[in-house]
Amino acid sequence: MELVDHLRDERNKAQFDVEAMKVVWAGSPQELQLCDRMANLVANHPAFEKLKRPMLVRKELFKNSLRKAAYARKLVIDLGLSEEEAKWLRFYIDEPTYPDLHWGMFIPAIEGQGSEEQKEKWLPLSRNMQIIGCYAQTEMGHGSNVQGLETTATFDAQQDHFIIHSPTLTSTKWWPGGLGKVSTHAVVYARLIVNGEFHGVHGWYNYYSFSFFLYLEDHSPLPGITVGDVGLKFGNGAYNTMDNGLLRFHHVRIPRNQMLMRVSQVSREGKYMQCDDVPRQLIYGTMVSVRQTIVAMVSRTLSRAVCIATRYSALRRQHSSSSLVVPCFLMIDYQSQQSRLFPLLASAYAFKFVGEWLKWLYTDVKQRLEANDFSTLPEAHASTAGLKSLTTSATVDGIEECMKLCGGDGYLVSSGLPELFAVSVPACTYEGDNTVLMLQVARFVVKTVSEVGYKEPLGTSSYIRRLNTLLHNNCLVQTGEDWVKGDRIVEAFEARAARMAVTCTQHLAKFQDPEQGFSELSADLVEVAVAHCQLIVVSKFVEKLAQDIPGKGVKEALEVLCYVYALFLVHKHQGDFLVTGYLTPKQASLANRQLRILYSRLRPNAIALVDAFNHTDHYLSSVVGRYDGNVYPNLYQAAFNDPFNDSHVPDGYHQYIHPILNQTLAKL
Ligand SMILES: CCCCCCCC/C=C\CCCCCCCCCCCC(=O)SCCNC(=O)CCNC(=O)[C@H](O)C(C)(C)COP(=O)(O)OP(=O)(O)OC[C@H]1O[C@@H](n2cnc3c(N)ncnc32)[C@H](O)[C@@H]1OP(=O)(O)O
Ligand SMILES: Cc1cc2nc3c(=O)[nH]c(=O)nc-3n(C[C@H](O)[C@H](O)[C@H](O)COP(=O)(O)OP(=O)(O)OC[C@H]3O[C@@H](n4cnc5c(N)ncnc54)[C@H](O)[C@@H]3O)c2cc1C
Repeated sequence: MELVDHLRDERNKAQFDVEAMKVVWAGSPQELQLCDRMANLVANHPAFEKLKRPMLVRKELFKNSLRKAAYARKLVIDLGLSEEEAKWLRFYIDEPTYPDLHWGMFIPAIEGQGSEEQKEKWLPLSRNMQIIGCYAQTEMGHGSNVQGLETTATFDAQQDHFIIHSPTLTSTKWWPGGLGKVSTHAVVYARLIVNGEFHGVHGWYNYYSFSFFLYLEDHSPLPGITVGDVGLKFGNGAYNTMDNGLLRFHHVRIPRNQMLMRVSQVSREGKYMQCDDVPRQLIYGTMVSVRQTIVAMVSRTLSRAVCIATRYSALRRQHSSSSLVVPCFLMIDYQSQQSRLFPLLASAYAFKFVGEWLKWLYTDVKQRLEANDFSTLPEAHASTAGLKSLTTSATVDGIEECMKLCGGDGYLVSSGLPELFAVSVPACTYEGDNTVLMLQVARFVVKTVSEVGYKEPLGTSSYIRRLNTLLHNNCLVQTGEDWVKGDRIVEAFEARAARMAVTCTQHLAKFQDPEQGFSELSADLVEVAVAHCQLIVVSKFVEKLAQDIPGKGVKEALEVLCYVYALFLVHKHQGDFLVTGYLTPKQASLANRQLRILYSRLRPNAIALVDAFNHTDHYLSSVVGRYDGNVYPNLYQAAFNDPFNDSHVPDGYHQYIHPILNQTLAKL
């Protein structure tokens, strides 16, 4: 049967080479080929069916996710997939499960914090999955406040052991993924006590990581350990495929050599030693790594929601303003729909490019760390924390907006959007609450501003070198066209960020106690951090455009996206630009007018731009976002695929409806 492409006319409007854009989106021809291969491997394997997921109760859902993870492991072995291929395989299976934490946090924690000897011992076991690990840092009473962790690790010199103990209810390890039911091992963060002395009351060597056996062979917990799942989470399927766990220790003994020993050691004699040349922040290194990974991946999550909403918007017709009866307007042709949808489409591309840059920065930092060069760690911390926060918040808000952009049908599970929202929303909390992370960025920015004159700002903060110019030279825009120039846009974002940072730094200086000042001004500081991070995203997009980008019309289409992203932010945050005095109201209104022009230039390319994400229908799992656009018959069919429609008479009908109809309620 011939397949009808209901979006063909839209596809024909494209003004650029979609295949070339696919390469740009993927990062390289090799990446495109790799992703395509893994996406199709998953899409064509019946084991990875996922449409029934939201209908399953927790125990069935969990078993189903274990089955998929086992099939995935089998594929990795049978096909000899590399770690990189296996990562993409997991990504396209699209179901959070214990391997994410095993590969994403447990192994990186050992790699980053273990001694050479420990790595040699534990990494092969982990990579072969002969042990399965998780990352147990958060406690019931302490999530953001890592310094407040209460779990203790007391050294017993006589037996050459650490005794791990949870002294209070609030010290219960709480939330670690993979911990509740599956893991055999954990990297546990605990407060170190040697010779009766708490180390690090003054800060920097408080917490150490331990790897130790959690379970016996038969998978029952070791004596002294209580373990379980934290309970059902938001959204039906969503993150409930993960066994986020709780864990308590009652004086559990582990050998001394299970303390991860790269950053510091405890000797056989009970002598505590820290490595002089390794900063203690390295124990936070796993979080830096995962925050970078989240930024690298988050654009795909947003692109998925945007793809669904764009395709549905380009199919569904509503009435025109002149006739409330005759449906003629495509939803995508409403200016108001465009002003909500197109900035999200532009954001997906912006986040992709900033994710690529962050990966480069992180790789560079990692190489430096291996050579004991820690000079770029503060910038890596601020950039990974800030961009994780900025991009996940915008993505989660964006998914919710896409749901609304699809009207009532967006609210149906079959649209794929509710589950995507539910699975993504904890990204604003895990790996660091987004506000807490922005406050870390603000600390970095304020520190950089305060040090002007005796320390050269580098990397993402190098704009602070030109503080004088940025504080005193106002925007030169005179026409709308002036707004579509890369250097002008970047300068506007630099001036806004610099002016806000300087104002906040001056306000902070008025406080006798800097910490009190930091606390009282924290809402303003978050805005400083947002301005700094938006500058990074905009400038990395502009830098991307300066590269050689092959393919007919590809660069031009990306330019439109870049300016949409930037001018949308200028419009959204015009208060910042006006209050800091950088823009006049006229210039702000020119930016908004130019934005509307850019929307009309983006419009013909909209479907091609989401096609360039190269998402399979399996990955999208959305009736309204299907590639062929054949929405209505499938939407209708999806309703009847719901087991609730198996019968006209639901359970309970005879029992609870008949008595109402028959007026026999009194018998109930
Ligand atoms: C939309 C969603 C889509 C997402 C898609 C993702 C798909 C991914 C797919 C596959 C990949 C798999 C990857 C894994 C899967 C991930 C699943 C999620 C699992 C979640 C796991 C967790 O949540 S683990 C627990 C995380 N916990 C936190 O993040 C806690 C947050 N708190 C902190 O980080 C810290 O406590 C703090 C930084 C907020 C404060 O610490 P502290 O009080 O000790 O520090 P100070 O403020 O005093 O700062 C001291 C000094 O240190 C510097 N610093 C702080 N942190 C770091 C760091 N990490 N690195 C380097 N330096 C650091 C700080 O700047 C200060 O420096 P000064 O120079 O002294 O000022
Ligand atoms: C799905 C999921 C998976 C997780 N997986 C893991 C895991 O594998 N391993 C692990 O160890 N942990 C894990 N966590 C825990 C996660 O890292 C924490 O939830 C996170 O660090 C936030 O801590 P919290 O929940 O205690 O929030 P809190 O720190 O209590 O924050 C609550 C509120 O207080 C605000 N707040 C807190 N501190 C400050 C401050 N200093 N200044 C201003 N505002 C502040 C926050 O902005 C937030 O609004 C997971 C969590 C979730 C939801």
